[in-house]
Amino acid sequence: MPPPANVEETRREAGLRTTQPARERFAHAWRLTTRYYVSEDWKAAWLLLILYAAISFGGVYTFIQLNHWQREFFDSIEQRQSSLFVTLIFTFLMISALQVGVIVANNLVSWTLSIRWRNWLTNWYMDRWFARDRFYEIERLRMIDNPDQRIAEDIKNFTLVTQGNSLVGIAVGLAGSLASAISFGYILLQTSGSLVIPIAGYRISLPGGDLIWFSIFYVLFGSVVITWIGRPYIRRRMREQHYEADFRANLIHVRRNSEQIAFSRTQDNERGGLLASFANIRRNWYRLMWANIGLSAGSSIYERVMTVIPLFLTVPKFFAGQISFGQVMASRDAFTQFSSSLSYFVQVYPGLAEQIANINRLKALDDSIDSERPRGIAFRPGEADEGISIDVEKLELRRPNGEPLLALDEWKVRDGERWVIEGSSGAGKTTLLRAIAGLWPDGAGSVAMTRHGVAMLVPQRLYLPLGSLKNAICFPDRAEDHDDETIAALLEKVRLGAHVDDMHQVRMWQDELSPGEQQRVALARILLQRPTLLVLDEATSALDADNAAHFYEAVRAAMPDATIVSVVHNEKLAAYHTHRLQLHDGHATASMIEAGA
Ligand SMILES: Nc1ncnc2c1ncn2[C@@H]1O[C@H](COP(=O)(O)OP(=O)(O)OP(=O)(O)O)[C@@H](O)[C@H]1O
Repeated sequence: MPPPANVEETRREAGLRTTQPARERFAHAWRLTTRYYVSEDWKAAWLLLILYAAISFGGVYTFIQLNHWQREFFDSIEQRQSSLFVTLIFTFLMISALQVGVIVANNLVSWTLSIRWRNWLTNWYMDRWFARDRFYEIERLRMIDNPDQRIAEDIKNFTLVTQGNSLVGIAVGLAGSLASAISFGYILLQTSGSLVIPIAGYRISLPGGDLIWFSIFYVLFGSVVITWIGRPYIRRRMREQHYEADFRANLIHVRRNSEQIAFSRTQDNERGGLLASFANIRRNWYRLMWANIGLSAGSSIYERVMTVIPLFLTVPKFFAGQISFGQVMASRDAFTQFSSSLSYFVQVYPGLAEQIANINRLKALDDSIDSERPRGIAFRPGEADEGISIDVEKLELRRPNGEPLLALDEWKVRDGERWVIEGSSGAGKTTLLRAIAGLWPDGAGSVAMTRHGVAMLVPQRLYLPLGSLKNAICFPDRAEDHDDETIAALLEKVRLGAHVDDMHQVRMWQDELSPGEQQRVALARILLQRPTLLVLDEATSALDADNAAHFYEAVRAAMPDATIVSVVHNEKLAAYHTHRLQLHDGHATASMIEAGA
């Protein structure tokens, strides 16, 4: 996998560096989050979101009920009120049933919201990725790595609405925690006295209950400590995501090139490379493990201590006969709930950090999709003068970094002419064809194309869509647009008659057919579509001399009036053309081929 052109981008997406102003990133995160809620699916979005929030508040309500129940239950036991026992057990079962209902409803709503949101956002990204050939431009300029993974994985993580996960889940959780903190703070007020702090001979009395103040101090202290302990964990998690993505991309690269690797017997090298990539994951894993142990130990100590602090504060009051046993238990529960609600930030801190890394990667994808590179070469389809198929004027082809590649002052391809483009490797032949197809914007000048007929570009390596062989031949039409007899006759004509019976079989034809056979599939496609302008980029490079000649003869016989521009390295094939464009040293020379075959 070639590294992305933009190294800063790699560092940013790994969460290692923030290269963009915080305001811009916040604005992006806000737009990304809210976009779905103002989309055409807004009614369902808001309904599900409101339900989700309501269910979260319902959850808080059940915990408050449980707290009341605890108080009554332990008081009734202390006072040996056996008559209340069955009723209180029944009440407990009712509250538990309510809690189960809340969990079920929460799952139902959050899962539905997640997939609807993901579905909408995936469509939105897909539309933009395919628009204006951005998917091609991103690869051409290697703007970012793994856009596929961003569209699949990062959007999935971003839209997964669960507590402590997506920004929406975190926000709803925050609202629930505030409600919970207020409710349990109120319960605590009922059991605790005011906090008196002796300072320099004065006794400062803080209103609102000692339990509340202890909880606030404890949470503040705990949050600072846990955040500090958690920093290495967050860093490691971000790196983990990046290393995993690299490893996966490297595996795909080996899979795609398996044949060459097997031929050249470089398995050991490849294995070494992959293991080196995996070693990053392994090394990071150990660091992550230690960071996780530190964080888990810190959080566990924090939570355990949280449950005993209220006992130290309330049990003396119980011994002094100021409060009941039920109040001790209820205030202990309330203290824990209150402190946990206040500790919300500590709980969601790792999830929040992962979301930030996620959003950074989506921002890089957005930036690459939205970036508008000034188009140097004007592409004017359908604007060539009558009788002219391709009209190139003052063309200067440049590489993406601005280096000049080829200058072509004037080149007119008239209807019916057959041009061969020749030049050494790297001279810019394919780039010139890309400019003709409107896919190369770097440079200056203009390319106007014919307003009539159908144009077709055949590259050296043909794209065969997934599906049947018939499907591959009919592309870009649908298989059902053409009858089987026509396709069978074409297969015979291009010397692939052996596959007539397989034409409906869905197989990995791209892997199965040899490069030469694939080029014959291209010929079948040409003969089926009969374009008036045919652009061939080394379309016979994998064929033997006899089959290559058959290719050009078949095209000429079927479409004698077609305009053809082809790149070939074989001088014998030049004989099938009427004109020659010779590229040399960054310049082009046009000439006639006298003995046009
Ligand atoms: N996407 C790209 N980014 C950067 N450089 C590129 C890109 N595409 C092509 N080039 C460069 O432009 C030059 C011309 O490439 P091109 O593919 O047009 O050559 P060619 O004449 O078709 O070569 P060949 O006969 O080997 O196929 C090469 O040096 C190549 O590295």
